[in-house]
Amino acid sequence: MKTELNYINLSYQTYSQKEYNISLSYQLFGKDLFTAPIILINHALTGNSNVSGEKGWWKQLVGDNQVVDTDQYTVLCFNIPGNGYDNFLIEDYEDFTPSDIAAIFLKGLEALQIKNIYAIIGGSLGGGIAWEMLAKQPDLAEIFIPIACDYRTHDWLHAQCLVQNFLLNDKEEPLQKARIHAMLCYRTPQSLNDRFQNQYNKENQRLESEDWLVYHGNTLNERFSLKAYKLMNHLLMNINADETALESIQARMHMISVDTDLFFPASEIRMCFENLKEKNKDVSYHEIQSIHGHDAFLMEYQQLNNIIKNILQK
Ligand SMILES: N[C@@H](CCO)C(=O)O
Repeated sequence: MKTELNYINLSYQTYSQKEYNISLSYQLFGKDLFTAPIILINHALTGNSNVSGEKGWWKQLVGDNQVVDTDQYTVLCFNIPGNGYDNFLIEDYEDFTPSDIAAIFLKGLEALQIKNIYAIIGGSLGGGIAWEMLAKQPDLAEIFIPIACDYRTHDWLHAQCLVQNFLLNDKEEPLQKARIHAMLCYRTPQSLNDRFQNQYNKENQRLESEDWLVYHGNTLNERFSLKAYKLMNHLLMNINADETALESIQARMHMISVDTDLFFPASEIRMCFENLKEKNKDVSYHEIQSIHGHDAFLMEYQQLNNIIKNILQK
């Protein structure tokens, strides 16, 4: 299986009229390009192109004999430029919106001479970028599976990203603090309360739940950079696919929400589904039941497997 990082050199003018030379990096998994149907997977906030294999962040879904079967498909995953996975960081992160990232990914596909994609799958921010890609190029894919995401950032999510921004501009441990707050948006009160039950960690002299949050803050700080996080948060805050263009999307759309998602509430995703259904689009709605909230798309693999298996088998 090919898993090395590959690069496409692009010159790109952002919608904010800034010129960038971008080395768009990507990974391919499974069948060689053009020998099998292509599935594009867009990564989430702190994810990257390494979607499958030993350290793959979605290896429970993508791999040999998995639901996204690398024995059957070519799986392509781009890095969002500036995520730092390929050591490329963006200083002026406000130059970019998800619409730019979508345009860059489309240019990447063009450079690879990929005209049609069998399926686009994206979770959270990655799904938002996928919405923007399809709004720009409605005939791009046969199947679209947006998971725990929406075609736009609604007020509540925007507000949480605003708090993230405040924390990211703090002088001390900005990334750790932002991650701690973000963890509370990715999970739910029940998820934390059931798990920790107010247990006290004597060694660290704090609640186990606090210990867990600090651990997540520190872990992200070790694997991710502040500049990258600022960009990703800015992108999450500004998903805004052209609503009128959604009607033109030709893909069969299978929206997947999480019933307890505090970031992209199931009710909003259902509303988007109902609007598109009313316009006679080929669209279906699936809901993951979980106490864990938004991050269920990285946890509830049995449910996700069942849903995606049925979609891809049709
Ligand atoms: N917790 C995940 C998803 C956030 O949307 C991440 O850090 O990428």
